[in-house]
Order: sequence, then C-alpha cells, then structure tokens
Amino acid sequence: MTVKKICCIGAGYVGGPTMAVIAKQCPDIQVTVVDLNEARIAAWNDQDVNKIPVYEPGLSDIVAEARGRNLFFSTEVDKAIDEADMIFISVNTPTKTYGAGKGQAADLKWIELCARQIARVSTTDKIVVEKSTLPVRTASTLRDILHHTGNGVRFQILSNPEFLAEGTAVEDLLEPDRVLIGGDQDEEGKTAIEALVNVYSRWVPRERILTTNVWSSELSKLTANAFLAQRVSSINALSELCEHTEAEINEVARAIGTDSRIGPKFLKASVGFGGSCFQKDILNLVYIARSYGLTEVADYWEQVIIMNDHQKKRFANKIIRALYNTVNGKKIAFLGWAFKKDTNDTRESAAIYVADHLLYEQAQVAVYDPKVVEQQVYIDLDYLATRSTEENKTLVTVQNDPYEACKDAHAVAILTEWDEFKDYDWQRIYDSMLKPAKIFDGRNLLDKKKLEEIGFQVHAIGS
Ligand SMILES: NC(=O)C1=CN([C@@H]2O[C@H](COP(=O)(O)OP(=O)(O)OC[C@H]3O[C@@H](n4cnc5c(N)ncnc54)[C@H](O)[C@@H]3O)[C@@H](O)[C@H]2O)C=CC1
Ligand SMILES: O=C(O)[C@H]1O[C@H](OP(=O)(O)OP(=O)(O)OC[C@H]2O[C@@H](n3ccc(=O)[nH]c3=O)[C@H](O)[C@@H]2O)[C@H](O)[C@@H](O)[C@@H]1O
Repeated sequence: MTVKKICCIGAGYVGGPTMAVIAKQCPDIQVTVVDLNEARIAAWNDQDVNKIPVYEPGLSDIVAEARGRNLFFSTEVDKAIDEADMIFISVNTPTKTYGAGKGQAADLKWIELCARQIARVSTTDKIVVEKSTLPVRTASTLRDILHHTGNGVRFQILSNPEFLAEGTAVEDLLEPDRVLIGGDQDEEGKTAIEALVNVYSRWVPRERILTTNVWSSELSKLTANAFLAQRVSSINALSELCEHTEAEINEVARAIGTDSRIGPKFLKASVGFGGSCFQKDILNLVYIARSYGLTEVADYWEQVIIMNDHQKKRFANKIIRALYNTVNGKKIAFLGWAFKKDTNDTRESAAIYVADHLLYEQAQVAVYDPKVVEQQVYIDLDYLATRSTEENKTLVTVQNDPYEACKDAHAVAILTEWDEFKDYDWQRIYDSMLKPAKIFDGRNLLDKKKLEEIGFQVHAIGS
C-alpha cells in the first residue's frame, strides 16, 4: 500500500516538526496537521515563518519549503481525518491531575477523544499511528474503540514512538538513530507496518527502521526515556558526593564515559532534568509496574525522580546557604528559564522549581532567557499555585537584557546552558553586581577559573 495522504492530530512540539520533515522528504505525500487550538494553527500558518509556535534550529526553513506545497496546518480535524489513509495521533499525554493514578498515570483523555473522532468520521480504511508516548497496551484501547464502529471501515493500529529531543529535533528527524514501528504480526498488520516503513525509508536507511510487535514498541519508548533520565540522575547523585570529596564531576564523567560500554553522552551533571517527558514517562512506568504488583520495579524507577527533585532543591538550598541563609529581598538573576538550550519549551524546567523555592524565602528573582517570553514565566509559576499571581508578579521580573537582569544582583544562577551565556562580558556583569558577587552555575557552563580571576565566588555542580 502506498500512502498518499497523511493526517496528524496535534500540532505541538512533536506533531509540527515530525510532519514538516515527512512533508519535506516525501513531496508526493500530502500532510495535514490539525489541532483544536486555533491560535497554534494560526501561528503555524503565519506568513513570517520565524513566528511558528515551536522554536527549533532549522525548522522554519523546512516549513517555508513545504508549507502550501504538501504541508498544511488546519483546524478542520474531521475533514483531514476522513481524507487521510494514514492518521498519526500526536496529542499530549500528560500526567493525570485527578482521580485514580493522580500524579503518576498518563491522562489518556485526549487519545481516547481522538480515537472516537476517527471512529466517527472515517468512511474509508485507515492506518492509525500512535505517535504520542503511551502506556504499554494502549493500542488495545484504540482497537476496542475503532473495531466497534459497525460501519465496515477497517483500521490497523501501529505504534511509532518519537525519539526526537527538543533543540535538535530537525537533525534527530533527518538522521534518526532508529525509527521504531510496532504492529500486529498477522498479514494485515505486516502490510500496515510496511506502508509506514515505506514512508521513512525515503530518507532513513532500512537497517535503522526497526519493526516489532505493538507492545514492545510502546514499552520501548517509556524504557528509552527512563534509561536516559536514569543516567542524568546517576551523574547528579554523584555530583553531590563530589562536592564533599574534592572529586570533580566533569572529570569523573570523562573518566567513566571513555569506557565504551558506558559511553560519553548524557553524563552532564546539572540542576536537574526537565522537559515535558522524562518525569511524566517515568511516573507512568512506575504506575504501570505498581498496577501489575511489581513493587521493586516501581520503587527502582521512582528513585530516578526522587533524585531529580532532590537535585533541584539542593541547588536552591545551596544558593540560600551561600547568601548567609537569607535571601529575603535579595535580587537573584536567573540566566535561562527553558528546560534546555535551543528550545522555547519550559515544561517541567528545573528553573521553575528552583525559583519557587527561592520565592518561598521571599527572594526577588530577575529572569532572562533568550527564547522564553515574559508571560510564560508567570504562567509556569502560577501553575504551581504556591502563591497568588500578584505575589509572583511582585517577586519576579522578566528582563529582555541579561545585563539588566544581573544589575544590582547578589547572585547569578545559570539554569539553562544557552551558548550565549559563555560569551557575555562577565567583567561588566561583575562590576554591576553587589559584592561579594556569587555565581551558581547549574550547568557547569562557564569558565570557573576566569570568573574567579574577575572576583566572582563560583559554585558549580559537583565541584
Ligand atoms: N515534546 C517532545 O519532545 C516529545 C514528546 N513526545 C510525546 O508526544 C506527544 C505530544 O507531545 P507534544 O507535541 O510535546 O505536546 P503538545 O502539547 O506540544 O501538543 C499536543 C497538541 O495536541 C492538541 N490536541 C489535543 N487533543 C486534541 C484533539 N482531540 N484534536 C486535535 N488536537 C488535539 C493540543 O491542542 C496540542 O496543541 C506526547 O505524548 C509526548 O509524550 C514524544 C517525543 C518527544
Ligand atoms: O520523549 C521525549 O520527550 C524526549 O525526551 C528527551 O528529549 P528532551 O526532553 O527534549 O531533551 P533531552 O536532551 O533528553 O534533555 C532532557 C533534560 O535532561 C537534561 N540533561 C540531559 C543530558 C545530560 O547529560 N544532563 C542533563 O541534565 C537536559 O538539560 C534537559 O533538562 C529524549 O532525549 C528524547 O529522546 C525523547 O524523545
């Protein structure tokens, strides 16, 4: 079967970039990305491609090339579903905030709504692809809904989890380590798998396209994120030990990373991992394991989250301690608010939690981030519901100029590893700060020796 029309439900950080790349690489396939969020679709359609809602290096060029040719963004969900022969579901699957599984299980409300909508409007056979990250066995729910329409339309369900990382989405999509496709192992299932393999194989070497049964594919996505996050928590755990023993975490990371069995990636100690997925997916894994009565398995993975929470809190406490145990009324400049560099995404960013902890102690926080807009900072803090919106507005300012953010500050904290921070005029920043001027480098980004020569007191992670 040759795919001619693709519909993707969900125009977010995954749906937008993945579909833009499919459209770029497959000019003969019409790709329509739909979303209920009108403002988001309007932004994807903005004449000025620099105003698309997801900031990713290289993405605006791809959108400019394909949009209007074979890439479309629309709010007409029913129409796009009915016209497509392959439908990707790429909607959000956040942690449940209510009811059974609150705080751990994935909220599959939006997934189920999509399945019901597909069941309701489809008049021709479809391949439905799980692109969202889902608990293992979700395909059985989709199957139950889609196979009981009674209108004779046939559906095949595939799992095709996405492994892109934000900030490098375009290169990850153009040159993925692997593409994973899970499907039923009968004839119809294999035909559906092959149809999707044929889309990716236009640009991904065939040997990098792995095919499995649906359940392995669903579980592999949660597992990959759990392993990656576990590495960060492992190195962060040791960063604390380094701070007590004069060992240097960067040196330890290099020493272990050169062992080819361990490998050098994902060993950067930090203020803690953030992002929309690591925490949510591990909590989901923990919940699934518990639901099967696997207490030891659940406890094992939960520790990754416990360690991460500890690291964020530890960083905030370190600032408070170094500022003589009181930050009340003291200005602390935050360089970075996004959860990592090269993205405007702030979901679960460590910066939010560090700020919240300092605000609890009545600090004055001045935030500068090259890509995060002012309103987002307040939305993130208000979401925690720790204090009133007015109080957040009083205690936190958002600056467009990093030098302004650092002026008259008692301390500067690096929360995101934006490259530009390395090139700032640190002498100028030092001169404008209160003394002793302190830097808390939550990313081990800056040149500690140079800063100390200027006169800063530098506190790095694991050093
Ligand atoms: N953000 C990332 O880097 C990655 C995310 N994922 C997974 O991909 C999924 C999507 O994540 P994001 O793109 O970050 O989420 P997002 O929140 O940026 O985008 C989801 C979009 O789906 C839309 N939506 C929800 N229900 C809808 C419906 N019934 N009809 C039409 N539109 C609907 C929302 O309005 C929203 O714009 C999640 O399951 C996530 O775990 C997987 C890999 C990477
Ligand atoms: O499912 C997802 O959403 C995605 O989650 C992560 O991607 P992402 O969260 O975008 O970014 P990462 O590069 O993984 O970074 C996650 C967090 O860990 C932190 N990190 C990462 C690496 C490291 O060595 N140290 C460290 O603190 C980052 O600063 C960031 O806060 C995975 O890397 C992707 O493969 C996956 O598709």
